[in-house]
Amino acid sequence: MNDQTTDPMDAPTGTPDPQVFVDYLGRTRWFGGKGRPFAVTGVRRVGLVPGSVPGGPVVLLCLAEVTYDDVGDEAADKVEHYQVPLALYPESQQRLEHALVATWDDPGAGRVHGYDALHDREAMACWLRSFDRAAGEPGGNLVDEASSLAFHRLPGHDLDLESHSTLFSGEQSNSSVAFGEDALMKVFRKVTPGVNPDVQVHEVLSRVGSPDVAALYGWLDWVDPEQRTGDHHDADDPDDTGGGVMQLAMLQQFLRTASDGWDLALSSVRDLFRQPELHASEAGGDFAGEATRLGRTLREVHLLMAEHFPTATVRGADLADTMAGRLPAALSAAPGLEEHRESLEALFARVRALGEVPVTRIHGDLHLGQTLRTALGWKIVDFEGEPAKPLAERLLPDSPWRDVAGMLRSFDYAPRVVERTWAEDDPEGADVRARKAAEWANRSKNHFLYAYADGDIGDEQRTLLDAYVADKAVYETVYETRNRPTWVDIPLQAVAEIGAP
Ligand SMILES: Nc1ncnc2c1ncn2[C@@H]1O[C@H](COP(=O)(O)OP(=O)(O)O)[C@@H](O)[C@H]1O
Ligand SMILES: O=P(O)(O)O[C@H]1O[C@H](CO)[C@@H](O[C@H]2O[C@H](CO)[C@@H](O)[C@H](O)[C@H]2O)[C@H](O)[C@H]1O
Repeated sequence: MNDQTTDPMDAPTGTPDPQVFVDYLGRTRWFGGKGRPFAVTGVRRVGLVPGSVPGGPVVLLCLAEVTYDDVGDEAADKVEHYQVPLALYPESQQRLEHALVATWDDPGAGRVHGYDALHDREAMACWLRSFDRAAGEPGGNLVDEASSLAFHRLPGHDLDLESHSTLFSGEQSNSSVAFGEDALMKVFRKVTPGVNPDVQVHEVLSRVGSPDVAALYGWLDWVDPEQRTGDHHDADDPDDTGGGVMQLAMLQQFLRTASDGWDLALSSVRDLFRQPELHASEAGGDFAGEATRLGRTLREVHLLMAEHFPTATVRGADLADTMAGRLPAALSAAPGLEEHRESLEALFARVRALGEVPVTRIHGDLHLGQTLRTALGWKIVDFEGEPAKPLAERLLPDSPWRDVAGMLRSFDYAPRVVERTWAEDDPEGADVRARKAAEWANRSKNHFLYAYADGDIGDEQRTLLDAYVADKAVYETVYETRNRPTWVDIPLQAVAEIGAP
């Protein structure tokens, strides 16, 4: 074993055997196809990341093509592409053994050892150097002709090139790496051609100086030579989804003082459960102030998105059809919904009468886990939308009430999730805690909503909001059935309460 690369490597020209990715994908947190029968049917070579230094790794970007066996030949979700950047060394690297993807004999470089580059500081330093160099190029764009990789930078921040990278370890669908306390790079794992909504929204909000998101520092594009249309991608045009452009990563401000909104909510509920004799407004666990600030933050974000993205209207009837149209698939995935079918259909039918409903770009998958409380206020993260939806659908305008509904559902989840573990130690106090849980949830929801709406909301908006809450609870019932079956009662109870006074 040798952790030193003594000789510089010749440029590799090959890719590892697709078969090695089957095992590797199955071991990662971010692979979305776990539990489904799949094959890796190809490995696309994107190219080498510029910025390698003598003695360091060569960084090769690969796309693993995953084909699922559980859908018909025509199904749009039969094939997915996952980005796997590899740090290549001529010798084995003991410190990276846990991240070994493959060793192979490369036609250009001889024997190579390929590690998942996100785990390797030396490899991450290559990306950071490339982002840094982009700032000095015209328009902040560094285009590497050999690989068709394009690093883009927004002006206003000098990167700390001395910082070391640390890979985040949470349950993520992508991989995030912090560079010291300076910057955070998110490497998108499941990639599709077109603009990534997270990059797009962060770019627009950062350019107008929004205090409600982490500032975007840059992003990485790849112009797929096989798909290139000759059109020029205009990064300033939110409608331009880019001919053949695939967005691979984004670099943004690291929020040094951030605490996760979901974790804060859980602690707040625990404080209240510890002092059940107090009202939620008196207990250390009062979340109303935070909920108010969060409501104002979301309002600000929505106003900016409505100002800087296209707006339109959709007919209430079309919206009702969409919501009702999702029901049959949900009912078959989660049969527990069946007894609530009528009340759901009755609620969606009320949306039909609403006339024209304003729509614009929204977050699309908002819950407390997508919020961070910093010393300077709340920030909203991860504008990718629901990962299970096709990209084109995630870019479509929708009603801001969908995001509000997502947050209301989260305020409902938090006390119920705490109760699940609390009850194991103290089954006796369940009734009191149920009352406290409802108090906490209602108080948080009311304060959030009042701040968001800047006052009370009208009857039509209430109907729309109720429908979005129900639509989300139906989605969650399916999500929990598939992912956390023991939690399914949480959203099912919300569905059962539809139409209750
Ligand atoms: N700018 C930031 N600074 C610090 N932490 C962040 C920042 N943005 C996101 N995070 C945290 O990083 C993790 C992953 O972020 P997220 O955008 O939700 O990734 P994913 O798309 O993989 O779900 C979350 O725990 C989130 O709270
Ligand atoms: O963050 P993701 O985009 O992966 O969202 C999915 O997973 C969420 C769970 O982490 C899920 O959120 C649901 O559970 C949360 C508590 O864990 C709760 O706060 C949310 O209100 C509830 O919807 C989300 O629905 C799903 O799309």
